[in-house]
Amino acid sequence: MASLEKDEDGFYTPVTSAAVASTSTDPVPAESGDKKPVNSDLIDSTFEVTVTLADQQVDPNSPLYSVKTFEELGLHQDLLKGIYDMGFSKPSKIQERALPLLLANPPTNMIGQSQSGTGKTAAFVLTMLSRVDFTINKPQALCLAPSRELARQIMSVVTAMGKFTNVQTEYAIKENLPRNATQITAHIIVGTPGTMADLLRRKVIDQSEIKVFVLDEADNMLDQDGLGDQTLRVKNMLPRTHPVQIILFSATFPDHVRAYSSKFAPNANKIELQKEELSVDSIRQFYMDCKNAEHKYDILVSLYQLLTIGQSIIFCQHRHTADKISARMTAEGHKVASLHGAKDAAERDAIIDRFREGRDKVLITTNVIARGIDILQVNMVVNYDLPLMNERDKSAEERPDVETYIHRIGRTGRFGRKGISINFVHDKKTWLQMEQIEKALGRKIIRIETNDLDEMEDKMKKALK
Ligand SMILES: Nc1ncnc2c1ncn2[C@@H]1O[C@H](COP(=O)(O)OP(=O)(O)OP(=O)(O)O)[C@@H](O)[C@H]1O
Repeated sequence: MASLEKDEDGFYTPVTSAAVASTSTDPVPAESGDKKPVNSDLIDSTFEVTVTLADQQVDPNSPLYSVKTFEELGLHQDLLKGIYDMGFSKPSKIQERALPLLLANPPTNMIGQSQSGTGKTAAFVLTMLSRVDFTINKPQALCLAPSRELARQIMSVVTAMGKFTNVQTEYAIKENLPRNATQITAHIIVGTPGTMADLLRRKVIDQSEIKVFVLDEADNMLDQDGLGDQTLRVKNMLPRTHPVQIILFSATFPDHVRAYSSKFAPNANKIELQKEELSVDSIRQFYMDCKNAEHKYDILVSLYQLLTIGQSIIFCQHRHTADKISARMTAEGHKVASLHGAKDAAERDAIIDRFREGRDKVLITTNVIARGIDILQVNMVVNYDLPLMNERDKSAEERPDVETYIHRIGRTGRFGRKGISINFVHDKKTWLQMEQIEKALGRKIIRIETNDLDEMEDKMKKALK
């Protein structure tokens, strides 16, 4: 049976956003606020990872395209400073379309969909920052995310974008506040639903002035098989004395949550993607036909050099697989890290921070970080195990979980960068599951021979060019 990946809140789930100069052929971007080029290995390598944001932002077919400037979107001067300080120069399509709707008065709910890595975070963070009255020392915006790692990342965007404001922030994630904390006065609180609900219930968070409620990865947050109950608890504790703007964002809104989303955020403005637009073009998808489950391990090890050219994330279905392969690879002299929901909070924070800083290049993990995590140097994602529905829904047969697949591969190819995903298949069943994913996304997944390292390297080089 599939083991379920639980977040720190005990639910099934699966710093910083980047500064990107919109110049052409920008070699390996830096992480937020830090404008020096990082990851010299990448620059030195024969793989030329180049970014041509300027070109993509003038291509009307790109999700990064915009006709407008940030100035035209009606943002406060202090926020414009924050945006430019992060290295953004032009909005992406979702930012251009969503921000005027999000900032209009009276506030209107929003259900916004846009591909992975296209800048949804900035859209909702700027809305929260725009709506806060900094003279009132009370919580005014709540944001929920499915994992502590994502909550921490969102917070880093709030602080970077709000750098020139007086915004006060606080986390609602496990093991962050002292147990006897009595009152949070911060303007913006970012957290996971179980902890947020608990703090509201205990009145550590005073809800009276809350006017914005954001769900990032909203389809996941509303899914009844996952975090739906806790998210609803939070919503039910919001003030009834005045309207609260509800903002739902995700790259995916599968049919089974779409209707519920509209109920959760009534009368919302909607920005939706067509099914064939779900995944971004810049992620080249491959598969490798392994002989059996054990062979997958051998192939992963043979890929090690390629995995460390930039950074890579290896997704497994079970925590114990992640632990097992990372222990084995470590014992064989490879440097890898592993992260999953069974590790304690401090350890999780340390692992993701090391990976973000590029000190670890290969991260073996579970669905816990399948969504939202934004690390620009990640140019390869490996689905050691394909994501399956029964991780979420025990009654489901072993159907592939297409949404989780989209989010997993979306950890690469951020904001127009090139990326590669490789699926390991090892028998008829896994092959058929992959075929279903291929059909659902309408994109070819290309075979790479497992016994021809040169061909593999060659194909990958081309894909990253
Ligand atoms: N207008 C912009 N100009 C340049 N870079 C941007 C811009 N907007 C966002 N970015 C950068 O693009 C990257 C992806 O943004 P973000 O993490 O918000 O994507 P997302 O749409 O939320 O993705 P996901 O669906 O995976 O959560 C981040 O590194 C962010 O800093």
